[in-house]
Amino acid sequence: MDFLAQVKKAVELRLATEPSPPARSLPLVDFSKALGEFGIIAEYKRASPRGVVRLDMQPWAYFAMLQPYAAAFSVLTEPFWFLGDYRFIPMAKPFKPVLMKDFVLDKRQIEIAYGYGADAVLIIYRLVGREKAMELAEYAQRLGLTPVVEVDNLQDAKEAATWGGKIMLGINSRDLATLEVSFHKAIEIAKALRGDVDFIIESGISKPEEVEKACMLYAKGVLVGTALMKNPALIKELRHAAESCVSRR
Ligand SMILES: O=C(O)c1ccccc1NCC(=O)[C@H](O)[C@H](O)COP(=O)(O)O
Repeated sequence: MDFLAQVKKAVELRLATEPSPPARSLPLVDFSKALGEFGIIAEYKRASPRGVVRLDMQPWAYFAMLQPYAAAFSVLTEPFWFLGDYRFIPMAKPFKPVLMKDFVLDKRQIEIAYGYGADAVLIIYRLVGREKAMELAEYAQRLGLTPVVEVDNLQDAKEAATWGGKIMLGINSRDLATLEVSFHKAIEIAKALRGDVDFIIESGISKPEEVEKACMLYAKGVLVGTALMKNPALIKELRHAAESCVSRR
């Protein structure tokens, strides 16, 4: 069974036991505006299907350290493969706007993102398909959340770019079927999209020159997880590259 098929089965079981989300108590922030001209989204990522990323980094310490340089935070809430938790959303929220990253199959998960205080929610095109992705994105927008529609190939990217509304594309360097990472692939998709839709580039980013490349293609930002979890101080170099690019483009 491929990874996404395993995920679907796991999420369906998880949803069957999921308690109702709390009533939202945190302000709702425009996630796209929070990125400014180009922002770095720092992801709190304790583990992945490839293994542990870092367990000795406390969430509040990570958010406090990166707050001066990151435009927003992404938090993984999937509890098995990523050791995520919904409670990371309200922990991050006092510092910056928050994108909830999980494997969203159902509207209830968007309500969970809303209830815990997220400002944006990930919708994975390849996981749910075109119709469901559109339905989930529209529901997220109705709740005031920014849907970040994640795509990992040009065909899906071009199709999702035609949807209109306040969606943002997340071009994933990581192929969700093979888990292989190709920043070059993501850059090629970004070149094909320019001007059609707001987009960020995600995954496999660890160098200032990668930030520069994404920024010069007029991405709204980049999302970085592993590299920042392992070396939070890297954020200063990445932020410098972002500021330098914006001043020149
Ligand atoms: O991180 C993985 O290995 C992974 C595998 C399968 C599905 C999703 C996966 N990651 C989720 C993410 O959204 C990434 O954590 C995020 O894009 C940051 O990636 P990175 O900077 O490469 O840690």
